[in-house]
Amino acid sequence: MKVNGRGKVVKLTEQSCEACQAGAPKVSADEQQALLPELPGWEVIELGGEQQLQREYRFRNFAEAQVFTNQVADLAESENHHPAILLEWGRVTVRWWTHKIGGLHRNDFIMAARTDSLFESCQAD
Ligand SMILES: C[C@H](O)[C@H](O)[C@H]1CNC2=NC(N)=NC(=O)C2=N1
Repeated sequence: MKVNGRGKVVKLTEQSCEACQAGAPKVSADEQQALLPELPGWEVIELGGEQQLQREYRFRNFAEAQVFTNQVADLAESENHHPAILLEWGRVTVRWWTHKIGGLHRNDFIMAARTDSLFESCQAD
């Protein structure tokens, strides 16, 4: 939970990535438990010994899944923080983790929340 100078809670969707260096701290298990309630539908998985955040999004067809995929890709480029994205007919699976630290950084939780915002807005269209 991040609180600004005036004591206001800053939601993950309102934050942007910090430039993270190798050796930056990983998000601890306790911090993960504190952040995950803001990320319904996401789970922490482990792949190749590295923790990652993963969520699956459903769509009516391939074309709508493709549009969302490109929006996530644009977001990643804008923040210079990139996910793994699997695009299938009617489904997109997104995984966020930080290569530099081989695990989960706060940036990954921010980007997962930003990804959810993209999904909500593309569903509203
Ligand atoms: C050189 C470039 O800035 C780095 O490789 C960035 C690019 N995007 C990245 N994305 C992710 N998920 N983790 C990284 O460590 C990372 N590093």
